[in-house]
Amino acid sequence: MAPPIQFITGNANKLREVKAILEPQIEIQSQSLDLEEIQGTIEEVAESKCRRAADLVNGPVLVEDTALCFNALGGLPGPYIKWFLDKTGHQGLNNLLAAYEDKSAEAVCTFAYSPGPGRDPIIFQGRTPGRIVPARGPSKFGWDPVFEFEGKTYAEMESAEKNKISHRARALKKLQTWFESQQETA
Ligand SMILES: O=c1[nH]cnc2c1ncn2[C@@H]1O[C@H](COP(=O)(O)OP(=O)(O)O)[C@@H](O)[C@H]1O
Ligand SMILES: [Mg+2]
Repeated sequence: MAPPIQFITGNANKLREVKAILEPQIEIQSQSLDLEEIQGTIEEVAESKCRRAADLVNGPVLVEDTALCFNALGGLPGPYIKWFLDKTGHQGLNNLLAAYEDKSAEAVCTFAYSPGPGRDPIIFQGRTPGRIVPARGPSKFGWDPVFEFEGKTYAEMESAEKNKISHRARALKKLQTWFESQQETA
């Protein structure tokens, strides 16, 4: 049996999805630490959070950062989606694209795992292509109501359905494969 992983997050929705996808094969424990986010590429943001978390916890850690990239805007808001969503809301995200015909977007989930302080983080990334649409479905998690994949918004999907095709599920599949290969060579 693999040892439990410390997933550092203050976001209950993320934790629920990560547990639903990984458990029982990989046991997830969680700690909430407020980790500063630098400016930079998606990977740089996740890596820097991971290094900081490994120092604070003084052990192996997993962190995650989510980006929502609008193709018409060259990938923005990207890792800054949290602040755009907070300040402008679902309608504001739609308004950002009002001047463009292209409403396509990509949800990007980046996990970074470090075995401990001073050790280089390993990155696992998952991407799901979709479209930004006026909000449909219950507002339970972030921008779920405005991100449409194959005709349904994330918010309109059952959680099991979202967890099959989501950016997070795709990243976790890679993480799972890597952890399994580590167990075999251990
Ligand atoms: O799967 C998702 N669906 C909808 N919104 C999400 C999803 N994952 C993350 N978000 C939202 O996107 C933003 C991502 O920012 P970040 O990953 O830094 O979040 P956190 O600080 O809450 O962990 C947050 O507003 C978060 O609530
Ligand atoms: Mg972030």
